[in-house]
Amino acid sequence: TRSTRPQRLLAAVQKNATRGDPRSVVKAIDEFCRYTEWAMNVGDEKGCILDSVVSEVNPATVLELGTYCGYSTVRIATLLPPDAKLITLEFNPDFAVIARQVIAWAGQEEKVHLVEGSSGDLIPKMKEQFGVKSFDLVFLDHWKDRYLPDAKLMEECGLLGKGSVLLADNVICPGSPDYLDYVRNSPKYRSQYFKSHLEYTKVEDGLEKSVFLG
Ligand SMILES: CCCNc1ncnc2c1ncn2[C@@H]1O[C@H](/C=C/CNC(=O)c2cc(-c3ccc(F)cc3)cc(O)c2O)[C@@H](O)[C@H]1O
Ligand SMILES: [Mg+2]
Repeated sequence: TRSTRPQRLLAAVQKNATRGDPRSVVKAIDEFCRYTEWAMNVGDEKGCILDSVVSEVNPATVLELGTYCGYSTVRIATLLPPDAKLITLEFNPDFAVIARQVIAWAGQEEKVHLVEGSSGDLIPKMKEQFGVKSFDLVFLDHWKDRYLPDAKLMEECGLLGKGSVLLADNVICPGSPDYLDYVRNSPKYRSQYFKSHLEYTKVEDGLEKSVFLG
């Protein structure tokens, strides 16, 4: 039967990227998605904004919601110090299988803990099961209608501390209006919009960076 898009993306990585070289993995995915087959990775333009926020926060613990093929997982992991931890949640087992191989090809397995399951089930288990006190950085890139409930769930579970940063992809396209309204108007956050474009296109999109004020 016909291969899936994530399988074709992984094949492009294994064909065009150097094993153990994360930048070549990122480049191979971006070239595949720009010239062969679009896929919903944060991409190169928004990826540079992601990189700058990761570097600025210099997080010890990161949570990513929605691994997909592991593109942003690799971008983030590459910027983390060796003792930092990146937990990424993915509930589609077929995507998780691909992401594990992309992360391995990039040589980032040590820093990445890919957990299969839904954020709604796993977020409440972060403290007890993964020994997480709080997340320094959360990258939201899963179903757009889950950004708000999951942000509130992380607050309720005490997973956000003073200064914790939420960085959300796609706040314009496809958009997450209820989340945007919440973080921009809640006294608990200081929010900032980084204007960019939908990955590999000229369509407007952007990232919203929201600092939890405690
Ligand atoms: C109820 C489940 C919520 N909790 C969840 N927990 C764990 N993983 C979850 C997840 N939701 C979704 N996922 C996973 O995240 C990924 C989903 C991402 C959704 N992203 C998008 O829809 C998206 C869509 C676009 C897009 C933009 C324009 C367009 F024309 C078409 C698509 C661009 C993007 O950058 C996107 O991120 C998948 O791997 C999915 O299996
Ligand atoms: Mg996205």
